[in-house]
Amino acid sequence: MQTKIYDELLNSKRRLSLMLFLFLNIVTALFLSLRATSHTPLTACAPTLLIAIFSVALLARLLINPAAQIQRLNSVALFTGLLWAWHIFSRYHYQFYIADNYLLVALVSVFFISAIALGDHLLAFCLHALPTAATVLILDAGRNTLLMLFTVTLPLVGFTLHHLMLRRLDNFTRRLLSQLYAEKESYSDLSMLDPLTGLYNRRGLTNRLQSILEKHSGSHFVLLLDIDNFKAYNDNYGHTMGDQALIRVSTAIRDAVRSRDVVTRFGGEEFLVLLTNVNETIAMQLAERIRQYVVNLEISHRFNDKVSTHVTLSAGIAPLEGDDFNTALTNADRALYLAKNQGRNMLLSWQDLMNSTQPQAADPQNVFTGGK
Ligand SMILES: Nc1nc2c(ncn2[C@@H]2O[C@H](COP(=O)(O)OP(=O)(O)OP(=O)(O)O)[C@@H](O)[C@H]2O)c(=O)[nH]1
Repeated sequence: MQTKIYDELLNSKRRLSLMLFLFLNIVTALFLSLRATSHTPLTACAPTLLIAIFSVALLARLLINPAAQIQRLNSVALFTGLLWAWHIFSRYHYQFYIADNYLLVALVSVFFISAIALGDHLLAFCLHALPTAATVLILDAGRNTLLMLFTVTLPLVGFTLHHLMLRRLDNFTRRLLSQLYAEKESYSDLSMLDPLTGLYNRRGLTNRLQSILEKHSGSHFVLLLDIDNFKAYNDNYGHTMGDQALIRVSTAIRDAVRSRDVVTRFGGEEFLVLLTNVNETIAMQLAERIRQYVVNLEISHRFNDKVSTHVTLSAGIAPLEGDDFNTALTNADRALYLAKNQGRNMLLSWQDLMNSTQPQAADPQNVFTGGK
């Protein structure tokens, strides 16, 4: 999410507030227009009729076009607030027998509409209620100043505090959401990494492979690497030393290739490197560099002195044709198998094998004896 979804939620809440606000305006304005007596001239009815027509038009627009952007809540609040002030002012002279009550009731009615619909929107609340409050104070001409001020101030203070609390809650929710999403991202990153070596695991490989294949660009190679005689290493030096050797070999592999290459711990002591956007010559050079880096680590391993006195690895490499990863993997695995059979600590290319065994090329299985 982002906070985008949360913003959409707030927008839809704002939209509902506006619809409720318009509805309350329509009902109140129509009620007051119908109550107009025969003594009330048409000019005194004009504000409520305007409020009703304006609110009906805006509400209809919102209902017909749910996607309509509502940016003008404040302007709508101010406009209707001014019309209410005009209404109170023009009707005041026809309500002389209950003048004070009339002002109080008028004030409370407008505050009621603001409070119900604009409780979450302090500025719109003020823009709607203040013209009425000012008009009422002027018309009252100091007769009930204390009562009027109390009636104006109490809701204003109340809503300001309420608004500040909502703001804090809103900021807190935003922070919480961002934190949750950041944590989710880091968990999902972790689930793609091998905990011992920090390299990608199979899941990470699948993820990277997908995005690489989606780009449909460049040629890629699958390189499979397997540490030689690692069982003997564990048997001789213990599992903990075995783990340390795995970590050092992983680092050497990572150091030998480019940042764009995807290095994966594919199994226990087996690694897969996806060499991306690379030609065959460079791919072979990178693969050979890995083999050499591991030899250079000089991790003592006296299992078979004829091959090496250090930890080594064997490798098989094959091109990734189109998006057929499985075939590339099978071919790299066959080349690796042959590298092991031919004495270990070597790199074999599936393409070279195919070229050097042309007569049997129709049946790739003939290249090998046995299969892994
Ligand atoms: N220390 C350690 N050993 C591991 C880990 N994962 C796999 N291994 C060991 O790696 C060894 C792999 O042995 P094999 O599959 O027989 O292969 P190998 O002995 O390397 O022989 P070749 O591959 O034929 O050269 C096994 O003994 C596993 O226990 C690991 O995370 N830590």
